[in-house]
Amino acid sequence: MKIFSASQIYEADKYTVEKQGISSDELMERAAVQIFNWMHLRMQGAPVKIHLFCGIGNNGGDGIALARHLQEHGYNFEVFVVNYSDKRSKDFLLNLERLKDRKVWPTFLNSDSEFPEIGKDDIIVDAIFGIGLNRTPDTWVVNLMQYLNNTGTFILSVDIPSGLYVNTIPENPEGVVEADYVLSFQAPKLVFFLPQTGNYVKQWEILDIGLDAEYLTNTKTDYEFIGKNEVLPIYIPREKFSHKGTYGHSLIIGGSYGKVGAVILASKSCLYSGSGLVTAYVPKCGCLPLQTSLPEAMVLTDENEDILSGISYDMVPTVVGIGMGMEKKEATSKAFSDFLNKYKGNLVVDADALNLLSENKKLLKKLPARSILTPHPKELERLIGPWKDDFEKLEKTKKFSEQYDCVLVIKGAHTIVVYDGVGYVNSTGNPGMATAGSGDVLAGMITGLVAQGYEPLQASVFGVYLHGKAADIAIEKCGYQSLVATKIVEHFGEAFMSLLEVPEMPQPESVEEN
Ligand SMILES: NC(=O)C1=CN([C@@H]2O[C@H](COP(=O)(O)OP(=O)(O)OC[C@H]3O[C@@H](n4cnc5c(N)ncnc54)[C@H](O)[C@@H]3O)[C@@H](O)[C@H]2O)[C@@H](O)CC1
Ligand SMILES: Nc1ncnc2c1ncn2[C@@H]1O[C@H](COP(=O)(O)OP(=O)(O)O)[C@@H](O)[C@H]1O
Ligand SMILES: [K+]
Repeated sequence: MKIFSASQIYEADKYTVEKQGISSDELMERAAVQIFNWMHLRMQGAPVKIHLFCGIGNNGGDGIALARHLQEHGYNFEVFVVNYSDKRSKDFLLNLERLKDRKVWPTFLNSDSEFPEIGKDDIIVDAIFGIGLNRTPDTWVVNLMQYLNNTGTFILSVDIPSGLYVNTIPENPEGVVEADYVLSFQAPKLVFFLPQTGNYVKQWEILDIGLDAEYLTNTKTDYEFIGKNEVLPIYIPREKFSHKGTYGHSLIIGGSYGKVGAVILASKSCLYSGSGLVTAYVPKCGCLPLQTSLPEAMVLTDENEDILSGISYDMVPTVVGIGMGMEKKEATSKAFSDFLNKYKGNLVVDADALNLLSENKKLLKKLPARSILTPHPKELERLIGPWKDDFEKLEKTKKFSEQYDCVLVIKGAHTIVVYDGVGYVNSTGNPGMATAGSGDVLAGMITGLVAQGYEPLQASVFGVYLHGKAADIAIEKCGYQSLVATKIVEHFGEAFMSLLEVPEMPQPESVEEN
C-alpha cells in the first residue's frame, strides 16, 4: 500500500473532483459517511455521549458533517468548534450551515474558554487538525489537546491525530492528540510508523473515500506499507522437480567464544526459511555446539580456537551472511577486510561486521553491489552518523544506500527497508521481538531467501515481513515476554503458510423476518 505525502493527497483530491465531476464537499461527505458508518456499526445506537472537537479547516469540516449524520440517527452528541483561526474553509462553512439548519448549535471554543466536562466512558472525536497543520498550534489549543489526553476517554481521530504533521516531527511533543483509534483517509501516513510519532497512534484503519484509482496507481511514492498483499507477488513457489541445489547454498560466517549461539540461530533460521544447504563458518570452538544443535548444517572452522582470524573456504556459496556474534578483534577485522577484497557475490552484513564497516569506512566501497545491511538503530548511527529526528534518519539512510548501492534494513518496530530512494515500511512484528538473537534470526532468514533466488530488495522486504509474522503467530501461544529468538524460527513454517490462507468471505447479513 502506498504511503502518500500531503501534497500528493491534495493533488489526488483535486484530480478526483475534476475527473468524477463532483464538488469538493462531496468528498468531505464521503469521508463523514465513512466515519459515521464505522461508528454506527460499533455503537449500534448506544446513548454514549460523543464530544466532537472540530477545527475550522477541512478536518474540522469532516467532524461537522459527521455530527449531522449522528443527529440523523439519534446519537447523543455535542459539537465544539476549536476556533483557532478566522480562515475557515469553504466546505467547513458549508457543513456548519447545514448543521445549523438542523438546529444543532456548536459551542465555539476560544483562548479564554473553559474546557467542557468529559466523562471517562464518553467518546471524543478529534477533528481539530488534519494533514493541513503547518505550524505549532497556539498554546490554548495545545492545552486543550492535553486536556483531552488526560481525560482517559476513548479518542477517535479523524485522518490523523491532531498536532501531528505529515512530513516532520512536532516541535512540542505535548501538543499532539493521543489517539486510541485513527480513521485515516485512503492511505496511512508515514508518521504512524516512526518511533518519534508512532506512539500517538494506538490503532489505525483506512477508510476508502473513492479517490481516483488511476491517480493512486500511477503516482510513485517515497514510502510503501508492506502487508500480505504486497509480499504475495514476491513469493516463489517450490518446483516439483527441484532438489536442494535449486535452493542455494548459504554460508553463515561469524561467532566467537561465548557467542556461537548467534551463528546457530542464524544458520537455523537460514535452513528454516528454505535455503537448500547451509554451511556455518566459525572459530574451532563453534564446531561441536553447531554439529550437536543443528545437524542439518555443515560446519567449516577457522584455524583459531576462539575468534575468526582468516576466512577461507573451498565451496561456492550462493550467498554469504556475515557478522553474527563475530566480535571485532584485530585479526577478525583483517579477516573481514581480506574477505571483502575477494568476495563479489550476494552478501548480507549484520552485527559486528556492520560495526567493522563503521570503524573502517574505506571498506564500504568494497561491498558487492546490492549488499544487504541489517543495522539496529545504534549500528545505523555508527554507519551514517547521528540524526536530529526520524525524518533526517530516513533521508540520510536513503543517501547512504544510494552512495554504496546497498539495501539498508532499519530494524525496530515497523522495520523500514530502504533501497533506490524508496522506504518499505513493515506491518508485522511485536514488542516480544525485543529479545536477544532476534536480529540474528532476521539476518539468517534474509540470507536464506537470497539463496533461493530472491533479489536482495525482495528478500529483505519479504524476510522482514515473514520474521515479524512468525513472531506475531508465536506470541498467540507464548505471550510477549516468553518469545525467544528460537521460537521465532520455529514459527517460520506457519508464517509461510499464512500467505496461502484465503481470508474468510464476509457472510451475507441475515434477513430479518417479519
Ligand atoms: N483526500 C482526503 O484525504 C480528504 C481530506 N479531507 C480532510 O481535509 C483535511 C485537510 O484539511 P485542510 O487542508 O483544510 O487542513 P486542516 O483541517 O488540517 O487544517 C486547517 C487549516 O488551518 C491552518 N493551520 C495549520 N496549522 C495551523 C495552526 N497551528 N494554527 C492555526 N491554523 C493552522 C492551515 O491553513 C490549514 O489549512 C484532511 O486531514 C481530511 O480530514 C476531507 O475533507 C475530504 C478528502
Ligand atoms: N518493539 C519491537 N517491535 C517489533 N519488532 C521489534 C521490536 N523490537 C525489536 N524488534 C525486531 O527484533 C529484531 C532485533 O534485532 P537486533 O536488535 O539486532 O537483535 P539481536 O542483536 O539481539 O539479534 C529486529 O528485527 C527488530 O525489528
Ligand atoms: K484530526
